[in-house]
Amino acid sequence: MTAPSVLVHRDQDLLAEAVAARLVTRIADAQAARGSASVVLTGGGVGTAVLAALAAAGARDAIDWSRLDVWWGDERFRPGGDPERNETGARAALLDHVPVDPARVRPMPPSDGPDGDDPEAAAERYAAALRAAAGPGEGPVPAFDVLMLGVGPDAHVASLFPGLPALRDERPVVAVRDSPKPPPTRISLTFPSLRAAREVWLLAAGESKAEAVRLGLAAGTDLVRAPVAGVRGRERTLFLLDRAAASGLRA
Ligand SMILES: O=C(O)[C@H](O)[C@@H](O)[C@H](O)[C@H](O)COP(=O)(O)O
Repeated sequence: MTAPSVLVHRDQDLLAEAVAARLVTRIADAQAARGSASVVLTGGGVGTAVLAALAAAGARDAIDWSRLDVWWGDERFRPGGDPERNETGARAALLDHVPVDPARVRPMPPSDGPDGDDPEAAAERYAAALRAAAGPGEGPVPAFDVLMLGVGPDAHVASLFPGLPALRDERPVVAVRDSPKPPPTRISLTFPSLRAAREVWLLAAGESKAEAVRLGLAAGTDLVRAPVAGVRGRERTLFLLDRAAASGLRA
C-alpha cells in the first residue's frame, strides 16, 4: 500500500480534463509496457465528467482502445440500460464513442441479466470473470493499471458504505443491500479487490466532499466510519481534487 499524493486543480472542469489527460498517458504507458491495459471505472459526477473529457480530448487516439480492459468498481443493481446504472453513464460519456473491443468491456450484471434479480449470484459471476482475467500470481482479481473512485459526502467509496458488512467481506465482489444512497441494492468490489490495483485515483470535487477527503487522508481514520481511508494502490495512490474538495486540508 502506498501513501497518497494530493493534486489540486482549480475547479471540477479542469479536474476532469487533467484526469482525462493523465488517463491517456497512464493507459498508453501500460500498453507499451505490457501490451494491454486495464481500467476500473466509477460512477458519479466527477467520474463521468472525466470520461466525457476523455471522449473530447484529441489525445484520446494515443490509446489503443482495442487493447483496453474496462471494469467497474461498483454498480447499481438495476436493469440493463437503466439511467441509474454506472454502465449506462459510462457508455454515453465515452464507451459509445471510441473503438473499444466490446468483449473487453465488462459491466457488472444488471438485474435482468443472466442471474435475474439475484445480486449475490451476479456478484459471484463478476468475481468469476475477474478471476478468469487475472494473470499468473495476481490473485483473485487482475492488477488493474488504474482504478478510479468517487467518494460520497459520507466517505463511502464504490458501494462500500460506512458501517455495512461489505467492509469486512473478504470475497472479491459482494452484493450490497440497504445502501443508504439509492438505489438500495448494488454490487461492489471489496477492499481486497480495490487494493489490487497498481494505481488508485480518488476523484472528488465540491465543498460537500471536503470532510470525506480530510478523513481519507488523516492518519488513524476508522475505515468502518470512512471507507475512503481504506483504499490505496500497490504502486501509487492519488487524491485528485478541486479546490473546494481540498478545502479541509491544511495548506
Ligand atoms: O453509485 C454511486 O453512488 C457511485 O458509484 C458512488 O460511488 C459515487 O462515485 C460517489 O458517491 C461520488 O458521486 P458524485 O461524484 O456524484 O458525488
